[in-house]
Amino acid sequence: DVRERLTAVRPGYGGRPLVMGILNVTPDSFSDGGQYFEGGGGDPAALVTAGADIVDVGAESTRPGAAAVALEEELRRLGSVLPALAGVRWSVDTRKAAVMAAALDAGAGMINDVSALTHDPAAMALVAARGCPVVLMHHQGEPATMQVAPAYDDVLLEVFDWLAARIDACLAAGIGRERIVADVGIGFGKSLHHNRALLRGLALFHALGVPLLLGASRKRVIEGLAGRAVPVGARLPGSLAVALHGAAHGVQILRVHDVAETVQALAVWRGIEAA
Ligand SMILES: Nc1nc2[nH]c(SCC(=O)O)nc2c(=O)[nH]1
Repeated sequence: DVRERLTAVRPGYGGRPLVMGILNVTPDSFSDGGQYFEGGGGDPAALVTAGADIVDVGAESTRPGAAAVALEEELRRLGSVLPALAGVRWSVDTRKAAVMAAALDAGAGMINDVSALTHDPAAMALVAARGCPVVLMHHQGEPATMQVAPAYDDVLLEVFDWLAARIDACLAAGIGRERIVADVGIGFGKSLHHNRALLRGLALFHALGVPLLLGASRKRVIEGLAGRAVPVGARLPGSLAVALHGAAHGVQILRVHDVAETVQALAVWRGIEAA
């Protein structure tokens, strides 16, 4: 039913974006310090109660500078949260086909791959075979080094063309367009200039013909756009500002840490925009 919810939101026609709540199951996720991993906060049911339409579960941090996580460890981390996901609509944030398969077997409703099915050679066929929705996100380089020297001739056109090519690859593999979500990948191999251009040019990506997902919550781009130092824990106002910018440009899914606050901000925005 993730698919139905996706198609229910039309860009620019007063649709409210879906809110994807982030559940990091990693000890090194910069934003929430991986409390959940130490059995702390980040309870999936709490995210749903707060208004999340879907919960995105990630057991491998792909923040800038993050080291890759071994398959066994990623599976172990995912397994540790499965009991808490019963009855929850959720997606898995992974680049590994084996983790995708385990998540789908455990009830995940969507694959969210920051590598757009390029990291694991087995991922495309697995998603094609399973018939599930998939988020294709643009990235340049690998998490460990992607922010060292991001470079583009024309970031809007290059990201657009790269995503268009990934969609074509999916279509060729039998993944229907109705199953695909595209994402420009804020912060994944982008300077502040590149992130700003992508945010300003978001509406262009509707031409890909698929729903768009935007993930800028608590990211460094907020500090850059604010023009001053903003510690990670103080980026909620900026995260809400970027979320509303995305909503105003017809983005269909917002991936956020602060669900209740984002839901309220969207409700007020809709209260103004509603026909
Ligand atoms: N689709 C999608 N998946 C993501 N996973 C992360 S992890 C890094 C962080 O949350 O800072 N970011 C994103 C994003 O922007 N889009």
